[in-house]
This record gives sequence, C-alpha cells and structure tokens, in this order.
Amino acid sequence: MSIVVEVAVALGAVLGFMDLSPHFYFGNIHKSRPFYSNNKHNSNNNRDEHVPVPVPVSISHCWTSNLFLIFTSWRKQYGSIYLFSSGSIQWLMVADMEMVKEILLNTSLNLGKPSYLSKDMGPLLGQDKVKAMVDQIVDSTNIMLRSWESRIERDGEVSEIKVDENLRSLSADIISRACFGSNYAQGKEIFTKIRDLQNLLSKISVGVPGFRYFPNKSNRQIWKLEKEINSNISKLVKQCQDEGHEQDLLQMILEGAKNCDDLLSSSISQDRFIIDNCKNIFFAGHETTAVTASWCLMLLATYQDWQDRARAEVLEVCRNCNLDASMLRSMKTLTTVIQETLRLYPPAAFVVRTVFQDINIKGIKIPKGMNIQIPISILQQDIGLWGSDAYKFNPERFANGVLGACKIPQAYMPFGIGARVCAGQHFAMMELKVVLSLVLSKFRFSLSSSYCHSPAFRLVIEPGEGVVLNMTRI
Ligand code: HEM
Repeated sequence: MSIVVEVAVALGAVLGFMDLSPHFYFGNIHKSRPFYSNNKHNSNNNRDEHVPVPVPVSISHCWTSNLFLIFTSWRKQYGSIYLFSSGSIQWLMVADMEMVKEILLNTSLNLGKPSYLSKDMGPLLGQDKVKAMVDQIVDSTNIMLRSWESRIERDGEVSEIKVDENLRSLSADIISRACFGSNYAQGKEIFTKIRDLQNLLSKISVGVPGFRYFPNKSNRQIWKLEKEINSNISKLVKQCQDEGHEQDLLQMILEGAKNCDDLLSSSISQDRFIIDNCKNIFFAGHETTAVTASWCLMLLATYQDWQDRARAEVLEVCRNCNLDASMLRSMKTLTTVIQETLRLYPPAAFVVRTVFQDINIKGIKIPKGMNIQIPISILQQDIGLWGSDAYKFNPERFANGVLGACKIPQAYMPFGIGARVCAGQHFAMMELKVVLSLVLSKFRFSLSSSYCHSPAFRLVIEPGEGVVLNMTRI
C-alpha cells in the first residue's frame, strides 16, 4: 500500500493538472492559515450536478447527489482506503473506522493544523456570555419570525415561505453580533463580501498549477474582494479594540493571536492570523448552522409526528417564560432531532487533514504532502455501523446518546472528533435550539409542493433548491 501511495504522489506531481478522476474539490486545511483564507485550498470546483427528486422524502434519506453516489460506488469498488486526485491534488480517502480514529485522535503537528487553534478557540463563549448570547439570538430570531407572521397575515391563513435564505441571513446576523458586538452591522457587510468571495471561488478551476496567479477577470475580482475584506476586517478590529470590547468572539481571537505569538512569528503575522480567523469563523460558523436549521425544518415538516413531539416539549419546557440556557438543556427531543439531522445531512461532507511529515498509520506509510479525506456523510449512513434503518430519519436512535445509536460512537462526527473538533459546536447547538424552539412555538408547518429534494455539495451540503414550507400561525 505504501508503494502505491508514494507512486501516486509522484505521478500526481509529474502529471500536474491532469485530472485523474472526479471533477470536484473540497478545500483542505493548511498548517498555519485557516483553510478559508487560502484561495488555492478553498476553491470548490463543484461540478456535482445534483439530481432533484420529488418529495415525499419519507422513505429514505440516501442521497441522490452525484458526489455521494461516486463515493459510495468507489467504496464498494476500492474498499475503505483508496487514492484519488483532483487536478494536481492528491487525496487519500479513508472510511475505515480504525484508521479514522487514529487520524482524528492524532495530536502531533505532523498531521493537520496544530491543535493550539482549537484549544485557544475552544471556549469561544465564556459561561457569563451564554445568557447574553441566548437573549441576543432570541431577539434576532424574533425579528425574522415577525416578518413571517406579517407574510401570513397578508396571505391569509397559510403562507408559502422559502426559509433557507432567511435562516442564512439570521445566522450571519447572530455570528456577526457574537464577533463584533455593537459593530455588528459592519461585520455583516464584511460577511456579505466573504460570501461573494466564496461564490467566486466555487466557480474557478482548481488543481491547475499557477492558475490562481493568472490575471483573468474572475481572479482580478477575487483579488479585489480579498483586499477589501482584509482591509475592512483590520479597520473593524482596530475600532473594536479602541472601544475596549468586552469578551466576545473577536476578543477570543485577539487573545488567541497573543497566546500564539511564538508559533505565529515563524509563519504568519498577528494581523493575518486575526483576519484569517474572522473569515474562518464566518465560513465555519455561519453556513453550517444556517444549513442545519434548514434541513431540520425540512425534516420536521416531513415528519409531522416529530414536529408535534418537539413542539409539545418546547411548550412544556418554556411555559410562556423567556428562553434561557437551562431550558435549552432540558429539550431532549429537540436535541435528538438536531442530532439525527446532522447525521443524515452533515453540513461538512468531509473532515480533511494534510500530512506535514511522513507518518505511519496502521502500517500504512503516508508521505508528506498527501491530503486525507474522511467522508463524514458515508460513515454516518453506514448500515454496518447504524443498522438497517441507517437511511431513515429516526431521532429515537439518539434517545440514549451517541453511544446507544452507533456501534462505534466515533463514527458520528458532524463536528469532527479529537483534537481539532469544531470549536463552535456548543454555540451551534445553542443557536439551533433557540431558533427551532421559537419557530416551533409560533408556527405549524408542512412541506410545500414546490419543495424539491436535492441535496447539493457547495462547500457545505445544502438543500440545492432551498426549503419551501407552508406556514400557519399557532
Ligand atoms: C451545525 C453547525 C456546525 C457544524 C456541523 C460544524 C462542523 C465543523 C467541522 C466538521 C469542523 C472540522 C473539524 C475537524 O477538522 O476535525 C469544524 C471546525 C471548526 N468550526 Fe465548526 N461547525 C459548526 C458550527 C460552528 C460555529 C457556530 C462556529 C463558530 C462560532 C464554528 C467554528 C469552527 C472553527 C473555528 C473550526 C476550526 C476550523 C479550523 O480548524 O480550520 N463552527 N466545524
């Protein structure tokens, strides 16, 4: 196997941009620069044309996305560990659980990004901040819900609402407030530019050596946007510092930059670290949560029994009181619904690592430079691990936690696992619970006939045609 890996790397280097196999790409993680900041590593040459299928989706959640079909068929053909390349980038696909555990629980600097980032970013939110954050999320969500109520009033009893775009804007609002406090409006503007940049990056060719330096129209637009974003973030950070900001996410990043001074001095500047992390937080924390909320509402609209159960719990827990963190912890049914949603539709399709020094994992020598991809979606729908109903929506499986749901609990990894587990997972769960419980307490909803079920891979796995719901007020 080691010879195969080495030969493939050498071949890839020689062949350069020859596409050996599939036409898609997912950004990898760079040692010192958060993955979003590196054009080359973040471009998504996404030609994964999803195939829309009609509702109902009640039978199976085995995706029809080409991406998923490709990986499933390769797994059948080549087993759980195989190599492929996109452009000049070499990938080692690993879906063997023993090896996955070894890779993800590995804390050495030879693999992936150093763990100092997740350690320093780990808290993201101090306990004292939680209450204020819950209140803030409630306020932002209520603004969105009031606009839905007005729509329903205008349309009569039922209104058809495309919820995914509203949820994306809400999530940007929430993360911007968490990052930039009272300067959140400026932050949101920066996030809009980052999304434009993401859209541009998703269209360019990748894996072609030197392509990103070529001054064509799209590259010039990318450079211009990147410059604007970097300068706007620097200005905003300075403004927040001058105003003596309290303990918000930005403060955490600033602390992180100070603490990591030694490590950083050899690679990137503090400014660069802060800019990269602001971009990173936007990408890691905004799209992911918005997309999960959309999938959750789609599933609750499809499975009315679960919608009723989740709503009954929310009403029982809240009893017309204002939401607080302890109430969120009591929402067991809602938690299992979110867990099951993240199992079937994990926003991040892969966990990725780059090998910085030759390493040996389970007897396989993986050379420096190789990229490793662990397919979250495939492991989370593996019948051998989850049972014969692996494609079905059944939140009950999480009634006794992840341990009760899966033969190998580490196979559940919507937030990754190990040293580099998602730094914002608690924040994300809090946000999702607040948003969903408010929606459930105020609206009854079903899938609109115009909803088209088409999971699509666009950096995150999202509803390709959006989520359209028929909403009524309770
Ligand atoms: C449902 C929502 C979310 C999902 C599914 C998710 C998933 C993930 C995954 C799979 C990773 C990679 C872990 C690894 O490489 O082992 C990650 C990393 C990360 N996430 Fe999340 N995430 C979510 C929300 C958030 C939020 C709300 C924030 C911030 C407030 C956040 C911040 C981060 C950061 C800072 C990283 C580390 C990125 C890096 O190391 O480059 N995430 N997340």
